[in-house]
Amino acid sequence: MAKTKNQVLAFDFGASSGRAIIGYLEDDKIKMEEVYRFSNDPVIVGKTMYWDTLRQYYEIKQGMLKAKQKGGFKSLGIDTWGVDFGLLDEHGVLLENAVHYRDDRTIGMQEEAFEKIPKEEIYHLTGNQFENFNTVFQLYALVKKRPWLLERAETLLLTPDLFNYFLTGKKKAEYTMATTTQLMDAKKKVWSEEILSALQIPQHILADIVPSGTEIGEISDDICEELGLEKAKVVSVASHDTQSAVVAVPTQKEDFLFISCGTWSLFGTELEEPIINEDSLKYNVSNEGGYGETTTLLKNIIGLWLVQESRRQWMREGVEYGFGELEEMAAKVKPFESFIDPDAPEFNSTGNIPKRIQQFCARTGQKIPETVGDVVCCINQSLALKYRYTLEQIEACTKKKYPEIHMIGGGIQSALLCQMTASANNKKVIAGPIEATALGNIAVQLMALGEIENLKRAREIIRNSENTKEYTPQNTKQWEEAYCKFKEIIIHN
Ligand SMILES: C[C@H](O)[C@H](O)[C@@H](O)C(=O)CO
Repeated sequence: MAKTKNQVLAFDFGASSGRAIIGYLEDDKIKMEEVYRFSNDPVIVGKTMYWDTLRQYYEIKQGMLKAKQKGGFKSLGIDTWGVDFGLLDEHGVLLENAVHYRDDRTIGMQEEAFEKIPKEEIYHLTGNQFENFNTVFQLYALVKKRPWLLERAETLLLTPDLFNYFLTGKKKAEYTMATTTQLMDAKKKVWSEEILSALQIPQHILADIVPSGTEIGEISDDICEELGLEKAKVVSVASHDTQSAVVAVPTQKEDFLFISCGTWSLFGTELEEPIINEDSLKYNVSNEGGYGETTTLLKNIIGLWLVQESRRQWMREGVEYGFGELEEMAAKVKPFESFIDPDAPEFNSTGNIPKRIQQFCARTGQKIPETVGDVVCCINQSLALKYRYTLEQIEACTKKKYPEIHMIGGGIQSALLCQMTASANNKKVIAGPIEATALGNIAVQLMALGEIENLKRAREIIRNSENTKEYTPQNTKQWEEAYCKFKEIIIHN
């Protein structure tokens, strides 16, 4: 097969870093090359935690320049974490930097919102899990605390849509990203007037929703001139990073389980229609939109944020550990000594996570993890067991059993976590690809350019393109005992 020249450029923004990756199709494989990597650091001003929005846009321009040096690109696509947004005034000017989803402004907002519209009604309309950081509660915090900002706002654009606007001048809301807001009617696939009016959130600021894979426009003449670029398309990929990763699950099966493993762990399955019922509400399971208007039934689990933030704490204390080093130290200690609920509220915000883990263990009458290895082992085994806990909830909602788990994303570089996940869930784990999100971003662009027919074909090509590693369950009897202890802690915490 002739070498195609349809090179595309993917920007994948994670909560702690971002990458620019060029990709193209060759001999039935997607070939990728990372051309630029940059950190993505929140900035605290006063009591507010902001994203450095203009810096993030600067990094996009740097990435485009790097890609130009590598032969240029026919189109680009941007994916980011969910829920966060920028507000534009009537002149299309950004009113302020986007606020970070870990900012405290949403604390207590759920309870206040439920006085205006019942929790059950919000869930039955959106099918989204309840999390403080959901866009609906960020906006309700503005309604309550900074109404003047909303009055000045003409348009709200979620993070990838904001950058697409900066590049093309077009204001659109990509479907998968819109479904992270808890403002969208999951069945009608439109903004929910019921929720918006109940919470006095102005509907006019929300942009029109477009399907993933939509060509938003072309990079503006000004930017092409500024950077010396050829014209290129801007494609609204499955711009919620989790959904780009799900595109890249290397399976041909209809029913499959995945864990997208990074700062967050997103554990779920792909469906044709949302599951919104008493069970899914009870378990606070989320229905998020996927590529091709599929539904991804998933739960957020605080993932390797616990290791990332602990590592930052140890750096503040003067010792910089590599992730590989932390893994080795954790693998050397005696397992099953202590467990945490990774999603306990005290682990959500930045700060001294190792100390909070020790306090959690003390409070629950467990052995206190003393060493760095103890802490990282406690985190990994607790994550693996929280995956098990979540698996049972997903299976209860779908009424299906799954023989294996696909683990994808940067977090699978932790062989310890992958092995513990296989053993704790007593299921085979198929780990890979690592760069699932970027691969999914590139695959959607190649589908938009007509290079790949559909999602099924994209997954087949991705399976040909990337190696996976399998982990089989070990010591399952010990893990069963550990799971009983873990459930006790969760239930009584
Ligand atoms: C807030 C999280 O970013 C979001 O829920 C999650 O889905 C995500 O986007 C992880 O990157």
